Amino acid sequence: MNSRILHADPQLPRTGGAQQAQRQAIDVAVGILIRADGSFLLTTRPSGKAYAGYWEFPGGKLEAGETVAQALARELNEELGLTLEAAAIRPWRQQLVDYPHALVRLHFCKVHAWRGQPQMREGQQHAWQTLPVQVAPVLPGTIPVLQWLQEQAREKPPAAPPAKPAHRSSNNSGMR
Ligand SMILES: Nc1nc2c([nH]c(=O)n2[C@H]2C[C@H](O)[C@@H](COP(=O)(O)OP(=O)(O)OP(=O)(O)O)O2)c(=O)[nH]1
Repeated sequence: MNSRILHADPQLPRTGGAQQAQRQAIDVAVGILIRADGSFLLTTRPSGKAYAGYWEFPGGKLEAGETVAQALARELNEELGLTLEAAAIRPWRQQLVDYPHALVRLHFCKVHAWRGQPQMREGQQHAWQTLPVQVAPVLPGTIPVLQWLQEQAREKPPAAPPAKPAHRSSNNSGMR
């Protein structure tokens, strides 16, 4: 868990005034959907929401009584029409972000398997991206994730393609 708070747009007033430094964090479940080729899904925030048009990973706030995995499965179904199994949701990292509109605790989860094709049910844009991402602007609370993914890629480069099979003489073919 990253215990440091990220202060987004610190020059802007916080909702409710300065005493809101004590405000309660809102838990948010966020999915990093990763395809077999390593690309991951980013979507834009719908109009009418804070930071509309900024790119983020899909997800949303936990409802009362929900776990992070339950909230993520619900949000990705509502927003994108995808079906996620709990076993495919891998909690990864957390980040606390102090936005002008809210204090949020982001629960980032990696997801490598789902059913369905993403449908943008809230009029969002979407893009499958690799690093460095080609979309902008990226939501402040999402930028650290791109850095973490970059660090991981440096530590653990993608596996090399399999070596070409050694030449076999024809009289070996079919033998086990
Ligand atoms: N989904 C998502 N939210 C993020 C990311 N990074 C980040 O700072 N956030 C913040 C933005 C918002 O303050 C909060 C998500 O709240 P939201 O309002 O979009 O959630 P929601 O879909 O449940 O919205 P609603 O019920 O208010 O309509 O988390 C990210 O990568 N994905």
